Amino acid sequence: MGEPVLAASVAKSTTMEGRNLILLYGSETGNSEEIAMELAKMAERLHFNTVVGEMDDFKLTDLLRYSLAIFVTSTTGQGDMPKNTTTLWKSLRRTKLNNTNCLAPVKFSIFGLGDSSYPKFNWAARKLRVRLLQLGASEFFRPGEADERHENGLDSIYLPWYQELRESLLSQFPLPKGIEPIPDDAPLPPKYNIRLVPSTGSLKDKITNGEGHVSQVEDNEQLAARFERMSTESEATEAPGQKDGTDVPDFPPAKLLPIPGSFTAQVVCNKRVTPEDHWQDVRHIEFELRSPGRNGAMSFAGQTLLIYPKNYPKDVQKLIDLMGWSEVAEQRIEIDWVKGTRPRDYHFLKDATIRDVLTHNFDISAVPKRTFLEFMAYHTTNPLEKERLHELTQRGDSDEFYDYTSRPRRTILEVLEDFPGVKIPYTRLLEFPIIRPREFSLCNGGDPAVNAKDLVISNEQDTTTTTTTDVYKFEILAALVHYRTIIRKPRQGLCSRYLRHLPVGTTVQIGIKPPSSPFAMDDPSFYSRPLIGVATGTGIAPFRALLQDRCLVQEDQQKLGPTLLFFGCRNAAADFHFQAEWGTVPNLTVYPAFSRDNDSSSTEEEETKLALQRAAGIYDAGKNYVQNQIRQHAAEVGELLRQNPIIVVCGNSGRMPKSVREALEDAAVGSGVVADKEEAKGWFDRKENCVYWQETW
Ligand SMILES: Cc1cc2nc3c(=O)[nH]c(=O)nc-3n(C[C@H](O)[C@H](O)[C@H](O)COP(=O)(O)O)c2cc1C
Repeated sequence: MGEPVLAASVAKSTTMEGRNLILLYGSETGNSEEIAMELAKMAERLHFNTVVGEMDDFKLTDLLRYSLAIFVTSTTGQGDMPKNTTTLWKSLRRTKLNNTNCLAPVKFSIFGLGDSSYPKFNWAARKLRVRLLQLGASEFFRPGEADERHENGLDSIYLPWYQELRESLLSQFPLPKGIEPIPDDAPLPPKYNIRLVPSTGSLKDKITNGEGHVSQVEDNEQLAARFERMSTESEATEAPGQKDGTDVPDFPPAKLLPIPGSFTAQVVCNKRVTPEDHWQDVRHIEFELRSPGRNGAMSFAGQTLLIYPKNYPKDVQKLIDLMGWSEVAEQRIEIDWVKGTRPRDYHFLKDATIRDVLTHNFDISAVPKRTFLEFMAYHTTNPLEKERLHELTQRGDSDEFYDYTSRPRRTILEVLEDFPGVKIPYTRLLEFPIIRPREFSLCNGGDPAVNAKDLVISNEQDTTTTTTTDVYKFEILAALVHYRTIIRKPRQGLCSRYLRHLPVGTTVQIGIKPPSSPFAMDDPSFYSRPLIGVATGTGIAPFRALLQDRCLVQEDQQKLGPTLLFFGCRNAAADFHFQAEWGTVPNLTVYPAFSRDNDSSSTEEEETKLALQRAAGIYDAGKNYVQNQIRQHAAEVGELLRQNPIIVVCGNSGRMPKSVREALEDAAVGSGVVADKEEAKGWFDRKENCVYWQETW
């Protein structure tokens, strides 16, 4: 049961002397990693002996051992390199390497992932490329720069780049006569081996969540009708208030994953802060961490909290039924990894069963990537399904793929239900994406340690003693994602659902990521210099943390630098987060922008004018957005701009960061800080003028 009986025969690449390629990625949330993995598979099909790993898995000298190197890196922070590139990047930058041409034998190409709403678009890839060239390496293929802002996201640039790269590899490094590329419809062998090990009686833990879905193989007519429906389904829209009763209340088991560097904490508050009838469920969630010492657990503005969501037992059961894994589900497994292929963020529970890894490790409610659909095609014997999956994964025509997957936000589990003939063997479990931690900006700052007296009964002397334990509090403000599509059920993000039901008192494993903020908190001017905050929605979180940092450390709070906050939300009554706190912060002026609390006093003539402006592309004409507030208060903004302020822009990415930047430039011109718009453009990037910190998602 569960053996790879339906798998197409596996194709092995031919080992060829000197035909080898190293793929190095720098990734924060997994996008670059996925692209690197896909490129590695493509190279394997062209019979390259391929190695893929995080940049920090390799040393500089490793680069010299491969005929080709491909770098894939995202940009994080304010134009920074991802964390898992730090060591290699540091060694590449050593000044003693200057003018040595030490990388002359290296032939490379680089693909960057970024978001053009950030001022330093794709800077990590650009910096890396310049340095590699400086050290003598040469490019065998043109660089690519993907932008999340494009209509089809990263794929808009990535897919054509991928195709061209493949063609270029084949023409620059032709295959010997008689050897053909491995066709796309033949699966490659896995880089790991999954073995069942005898069970240690964990059957009593078996989760027998009754209503398991039993898959039924449909006849071809039903299948054809199902495929027809797929193409008529529309995009996901964010749904109004969550009242549909579709939630599964069977909360995932609280087993704690052995995540290096993480902390065990308790949920002490999980409170909805928006009214029940508001379109969005925003949660203020607090975690408490008890530790007899700091252990690095400090909260600072700009730090992010990592939450590891889990799958619900009912969904796990559904997958087990669909795949036909019920006889092996409670069996323990062991994985033998081929060196260097263990995926990031894969934290394996000791004695884990298949059900355990499905619950804690694999994201079965992720929207599937193209490679997953391609992989599914290998594991169905139904020719109609195979054909449909091939149609969906054509790289030339991505619209069908997006219409079926990302636009309606269809999950892997739903896709597998749509193709009941697909039976993935448990030995290929690792083709499912790994559950990545979700990042939330901390909304509290300062030193979160509260000394707590714990009562400890000492057994030896049978006396009662009291010890002191530090208690650290970490708070987040989480907007839960909830979509409604015309596909049968409303859906929500894996983490959103997990957080929605996360009971107070639950013990969880959390991670804490160092701040990405560009200012040093041990610099005394941090507290006294002016601060301009621009935040929308839950983007207020890092700003509140920053204010708490400043208030807590500055003994004489009257010396706190003047602070302006432009805060954008929908309604004064619904999502003006932390409003009650602002009155207690000295030297703070708040200008809220309520986009939906309409002023209905405008005349018909004014409305027509605004409609025309919007039709001409001025999307925010007449709207009460933060950028409009900045322009209205240009004189006050200008006054702070003259005093070397910290500027913080937080909230949704998209149009907001760019519109805010333009409004700040206009305010600089309007208040006479700079002569004209031209001068304003580069002004905000210079440290001698201000510190500019953007944290958008
Ligand atoms: C906190 C944060 C900071 C970012 N900073 C930048 C930036 O300065 N420049 C840029 O082009 N993209 C920036 N991005 C966008 C990422 O590069 C982009 O989302 C990418 O797809 C992430 O890939 P990864 O999952 O491999 O890290 C930022 C994203 C986040 C979440």
